[in-house]
Order: sequence, then C-alpha cells, then structure tokens
Amino acid sequence: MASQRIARISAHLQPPNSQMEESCVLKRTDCRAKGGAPGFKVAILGAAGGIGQPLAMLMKMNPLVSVLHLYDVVNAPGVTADISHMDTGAVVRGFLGQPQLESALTGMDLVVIPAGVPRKPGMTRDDLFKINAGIVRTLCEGVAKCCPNAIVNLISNPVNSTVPIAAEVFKKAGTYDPKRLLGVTMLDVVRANTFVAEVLGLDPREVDVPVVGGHAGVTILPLLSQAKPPSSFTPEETEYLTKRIQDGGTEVVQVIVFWSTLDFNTGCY
Ligand SMILES: NC(=O)C1=CN([C@@H]2O[C@H](COP(=O)(O)OP(=O)(O)OC[C@H]3O[C@@H](n4cnc5c(N)ncnc54)[C@H](O)[C@@H]3O)[C@@H](O)[C@H]2O)C=CC1
Ligand SMILES: O=C([O-])CC(=O)C(=O)O
Repeated sequence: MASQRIARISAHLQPPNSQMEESCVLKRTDCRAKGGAPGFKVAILGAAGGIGQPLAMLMKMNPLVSVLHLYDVVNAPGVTADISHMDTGAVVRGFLGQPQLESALTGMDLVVIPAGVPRKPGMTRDDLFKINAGIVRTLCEGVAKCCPNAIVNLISNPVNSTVPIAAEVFKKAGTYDPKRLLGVTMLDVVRANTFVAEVLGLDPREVDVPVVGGHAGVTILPLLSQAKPPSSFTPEETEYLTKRIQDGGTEVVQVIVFWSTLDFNTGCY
C-alpha cells in the first residue's frame, strides 16, 4: 500500500509529459482513477488545435465521459497535462503521433475528428481537400481497425467531402453504419439562432432554427419558415439571414488572422 502511494506521488513529480501513455511510470492499473467508472470513452483526434483544445476541456467537464483520449501529431503532451489537472471525473490520456494512433482509438465509444488544416482568408473549405482528405482517411482507417463500433463525428473541413471519404473507408473495411457517422454542422444552427434572434430582437436561447444540407456556402439551408417561435420575415430579411448564415464561417476566417485559434464556438457545440 505504502509503496503504491509513493509511486503515485512520484508519478506527479515526473516531467510534464507524465500523462502520456507510453512514458507514464505508474501503470494505469495501479491508479485509483483508472476509468473503470461507467461512462463514454471519447477520443479527440487533432486535440491540440484551435478546435481540439476547447473541445477537450468541455469533454473533461462532461459527467457522461469516463475516459478521454487526446491524440495529435504535435503538442499532445502539454494539452493532456493541462486538461488532466481539471478536477472532474474523466481520466485523460495523451497520444502523440501515428505510432500511438491505435492505442488512442482502442475501446473508444465516440471519436471526434478536428484534425487537419484550417483555411486562411481567401480560401474556400474545398481548398483544404488535398491535405485533409488524406489525414481523415488515415484516421478513419484506424477507427475501422480499433473501434469499429464507435460513433464518428467529423469536424475537419471540407465536411461535405470528409464525411463521404470516411464512409468509403468504413465501407471498404465492412464497418460502415450511416447512423454512426456524422459531419459536425451544429455551428450553422448556432449561427442561425443568433442572427435570427438579432433580427427579431429575441434572446438567442429562445430561438430554434433548423438548418439542413451540408456545411459550405449554398449547401447550408436554414429553414427560416420552420423557426421557433414561429416568425415571418420580409424578403430582405430572408435574403440577409440566409446569406449571413451561409457565409458565417467565411466571416470568421476573414478576421481570425488577429487571433490564434479558429471558431471557438465549434469546440463549444
Ligand atoms: N465543422 C465545423 O463546424 C468546423 C470545422 N473546422 C475545421 O476543423 C479543422 C481544424 O481546425 P482548427 O482546430 O482551427 O485547426 P488547427 O490548425 O488549430 O488544429 C488542427 C490540429 O490538427 C492536428 N493535426 C494535423 N494533422 C494531423 C494528423 N494527421 N493527425 C492528428 N492530428 C493532426 C494539428 O497538429 C493541429 O493541432 C479544420 O479543417 C477546420 O476547417 C473549423 C471550425 C468549424
Ligand atoms: O469556415 C471555416 O473554415 C470553418 C468552419 O467550418 C466554420 O466556421 O463554419
């Protein structure tokens, strides 16, 4: 018992990467908090980025999550150490680089993927396809192999293309289930609620605007006629709202050069 306690204390005195799975001196099985509690096991791939970090924080705050795996090709140790200090239940483990991808994914119930490059001013989401398609394909091959029943949430852009890429990977592996593969477009709903609330002079929390379709330009279809509370809009308001909702991402990208991270909102939703 005493030696286990000393081992636990000495584990806290290790260098900052002590939360990393490979380098942890204390075996997970010796820890009291070993993730045995019921709850969802969640992996974030691209956890050190502008979306990944706030998302990791929110997952660590979520009482439904018992295990949180943070994977990235850079900076995973620092983010993992930081998030793991939060005094909430989920056990946090970090994974750095391709050789640790399979460990990051094994046993996961939910895999959220914000890995890849974001766009810069002047770029469309499609301009990211060449780089992000390959990243998403490799990560989804890992999912098919290590946690084929996991729900997969794709954030990496262009979502309209990365979701079909993931579907093809899963079909090839024989693990495809359309109910378990989702592109994250919640930001379009958030923007629709905010902008409609502004026009109507309401609190955004009272507004609910369904948005269907994809996650780029004209493929984003806000259903203003179905908004709650039921509301009517002039043709000018409809045109303004539709365009602002469809161009919301571009609005952020054009000014984000002054800030180091992109769309904190996506991490939050
Ligand atoms: N669906 C949506 O609503 C939104 C989607 N996005 C998209 O999310 C993606 C990420 O955006 P940010 O976090 O702002 O970018 P970022 O550059 O801040 O972070 C991306 C992270 O992915 C990591 N990464 C790169 N290659 C990887 C690989 N092979 N495996 C694992 N991790 C890898 C990077 O090291 C970095 O930490 C972009 O494609 C962006 O367009 C961004 C905002 C909203
Ligand atoms: O527009 C971008 O590049 C990021 C994104 O998907 C959004 O903010 O909706």
